[in-house]
Amino acid sequence: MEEENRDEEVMGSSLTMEKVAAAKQFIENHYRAQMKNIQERKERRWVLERKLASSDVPEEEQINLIKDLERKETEFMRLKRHKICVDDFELLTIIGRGAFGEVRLCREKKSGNIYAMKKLKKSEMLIRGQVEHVRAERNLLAEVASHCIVKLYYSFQDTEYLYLIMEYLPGGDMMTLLMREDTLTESVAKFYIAQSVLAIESIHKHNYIHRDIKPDNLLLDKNGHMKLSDFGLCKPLDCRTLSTLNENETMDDESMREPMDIDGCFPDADNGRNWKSPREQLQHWQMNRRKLAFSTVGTPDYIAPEVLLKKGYGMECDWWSLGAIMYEMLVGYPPFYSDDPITTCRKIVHWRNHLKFPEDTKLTLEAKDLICRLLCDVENRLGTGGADQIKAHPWFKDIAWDKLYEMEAAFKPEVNGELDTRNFMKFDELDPPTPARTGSGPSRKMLLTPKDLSFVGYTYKNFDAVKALRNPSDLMRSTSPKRPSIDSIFGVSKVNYTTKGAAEETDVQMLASTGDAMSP
Ligand SMILES: Nc1ncnc2c1ncn2[C@@H]1O[C@H](COP(=O)(O)OP(=O)(O)OP(=O)(O)O)[C@@H](O)[C@H]1O
Repeated sequence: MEEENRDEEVMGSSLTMEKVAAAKQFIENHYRAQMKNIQERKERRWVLERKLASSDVPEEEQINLIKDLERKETEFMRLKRHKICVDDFELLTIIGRGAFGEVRLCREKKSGNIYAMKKLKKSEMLIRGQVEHVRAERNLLAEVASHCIVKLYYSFQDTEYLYLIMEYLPGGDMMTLLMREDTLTESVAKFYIAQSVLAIESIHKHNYIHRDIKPDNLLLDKNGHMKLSDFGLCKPLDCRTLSTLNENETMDDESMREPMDIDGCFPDADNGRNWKSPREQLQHWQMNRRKLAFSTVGTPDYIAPEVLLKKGYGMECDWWSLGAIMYEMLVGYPPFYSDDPITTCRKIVHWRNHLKFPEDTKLTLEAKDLICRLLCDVENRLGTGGADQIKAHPWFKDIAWDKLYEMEAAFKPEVNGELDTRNFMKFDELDPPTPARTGSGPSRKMLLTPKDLSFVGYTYKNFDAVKALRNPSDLMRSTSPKRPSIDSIFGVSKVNYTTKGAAEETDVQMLASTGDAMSP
């Protein structure tokens, strides 16, 4: 009994210590961010004044433009002070469901802007040890401002869920496109693979590794251009099972070695006893694909061997995934597909014995070569020395890399209005749309629990979300019809409101929201 009391005391005091540490961190970050805000605001004004001074804009207009800037700054401050919560959004159609939650279309009540809301259950994230991954996703989205990466507007949390408010990409995902098309021609595949190269390059430049690049995470905007999403929520397969399988692999490999050379058939989960022709393999893959996508383990088909083996891996693993996607685009199913995910993993780990091209698939030598240069050992893998190695591959010889996002897309999705969800599967509502759990009401006054502490630092607001601003360059557009815009003076936006800056500032915001929860 005494011992139990002592244990409770110890637990209580460590919780108090955690709370004290969080409060200290909150105060420090708050003041640091305030200083930074003031400095950045000054810098923006200084940049604008300098540009105007060296332009021929009449003095009166200059004064008005500076006033415009100050007005936007005030709006931004207001947005930052507002504690955003799920109540600020009208919840519309569900467009995706993953292992940790769902994605749905939503409308911001105040601005009418349409976004995609990804909602993740905190308890699931904790149980599956995904807290760090979800933080990585939020950080990456906030930090990397690139047209190849889905844009994050806000992230926030309530007692049960984490929320990401992202731009809505109405063209659907690559998984759906591939299921509809079976295979793509080389020129269509080249367009998407080239855009993926740019997207992967842009995250690598910020020192992030995706590790889970797959067609489900390649989304299409209304023009058919591709963007990468879903960062950090990787779902590694249980590798304990895999290591048991490794012990028997010599024997298994022997039985799996010869198949393709015979008549273009593939062995399956039972290691050779169940043969499938490429056509059957395709049908089988399509039947299982959605089930795999929505399962909690996900599909391992695109994961690099070094990731599966937990050997230690680097950015090269994303180039492997790209190779597997390219194979699927051109052949119809991924290179190591099998009925059972563990067999797929084994095939990936022993890729040398299992990477085959069906005889009836007519691929150019360049395409085959690129796939083989991506699906190989890390030491020989193209991209290990940077994305330029891949860009220089002969398969891409006719690609104008710097024009890729300006050219017409390979497919233009059918999209009718901003609420159109025709390019997504239909999902049933499992629970009625959740009522708000923060923003107001008693739950906001709850004591901080260890669960909340795990997610301190999640809240984020992007400057682009400032009311009525859909495009960052709008900042530089005049609100008066008669007044010239800064854009029209300089051609492009010159005032620098980096998303990165906003992300750092709003780290304080997320602490502030936890701070509220901490107050008695
Ligand atoms: N910004 C977006 N715009 C449009 N659709 C989206 C957006 N984000 C996600 N989706 C849709 O929702 C699906 C699931 O999204 P996502 O992969 O991010 O969720 P998840 O819960 O992390 O899933 P996973 O199990 O793959 O980790 C995507 O495949 C896509 O169809």
